[in-house]
Amino acid sequence: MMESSIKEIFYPSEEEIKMNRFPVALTIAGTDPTGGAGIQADLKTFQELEVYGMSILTSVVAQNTQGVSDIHHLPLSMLAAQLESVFSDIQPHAIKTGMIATAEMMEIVASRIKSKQTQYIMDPVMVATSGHHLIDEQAVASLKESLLPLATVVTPNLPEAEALTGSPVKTVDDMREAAKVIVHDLGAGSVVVKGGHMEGDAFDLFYDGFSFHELITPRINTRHTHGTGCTFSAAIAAELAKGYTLLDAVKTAKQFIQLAIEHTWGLGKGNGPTNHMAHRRVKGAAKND
Ligand SMILES: Nc1ncnc2c1ncn2[C@@H]1O[C@H](COP(=O)(O)OP(=O)(O)O)[C@@H](O)[C@H]1O
Ligand SMILES: Cc1ncc(COP(=O)(O)OP(=O)(O)O)c(N)n1
Repeated sequence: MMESSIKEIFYPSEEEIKMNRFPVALTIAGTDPTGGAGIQADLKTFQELEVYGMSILTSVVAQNTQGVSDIHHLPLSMLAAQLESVFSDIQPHAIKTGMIATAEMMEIVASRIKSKQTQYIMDPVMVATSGHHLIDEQAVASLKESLLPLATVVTPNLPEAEALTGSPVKTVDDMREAAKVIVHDLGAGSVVVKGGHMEGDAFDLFYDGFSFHELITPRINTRHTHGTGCTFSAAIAAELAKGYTLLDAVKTAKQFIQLAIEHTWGLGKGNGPTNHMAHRRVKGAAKND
């Protein structure tokens, strides 16, 4: 009795093993030693959504809930070696990128992603909420040219949408225009323009080149939103790795981040992390009612 319930929770089904389809996702990103953003947030999110997580480190970032104090980029040879280690062994069903600091690093990552038949979720990380630049300002051009056209979906916040399109993105109409430019002119497969930085409801806009879908949740009045963008895009990657459609993946990610923000613990002295466990706990409890 006990054995079968443990098996149900921790192991892929016989069918999944037979099909070699236990979902695997890879994040390529920088670190957050306090665990709210970056690679740590991505891996927690994968695990919470029952996806096997792998990670490739780009930069070590000394940061906490109050800001960034130092950044060390890994040597390019080390980035290439990690990519080789992963791709020569385990093929992910979805790849997510976060902080990739320089044009040279982007070229290396792009050349590996290009040859993979896999879903690619690009979070175009540029500046942390604290205002600290996480990528070279010159690298934005490379982000647009080398990585963005490879993306199944790209998830800019408003300032990132402005940097990508070169136009102000302040209103819902601006978000629609930016979404069209990102898909039709810059070449992304689809986009979610995130409205976390606007007033009012938390309004995100999904566009796949054909139709728009609005994702709207009540804004939670909290300063504890560190790593929301990383967590949201990691949740999309996890759901795509499981084989869900893009729109379903985005809807689940929106639910995941809403619950994670709603149930924060207020950790740290600044903008605290979100609660990556909340979705499993709330949804699990609802299932058992
Ligand atoms: N206070 C909030 N209440 C509810 N949802 C929020 C809040 N802040 C951000 N979000 C949501 O979190 C996700 C990340 O958004 P955003 O903060 O714009 O990205 P980033 O962290 O990249 O700056 C989006 O789905 C957004 O709507
Ligand atoms: C290593 C690293 N990557 C990305 C971010 C930015 O995270 P984001 O989810 O956009 O949230 P904020 O930190 O801006 O709240 C980061 N801080 N560190």
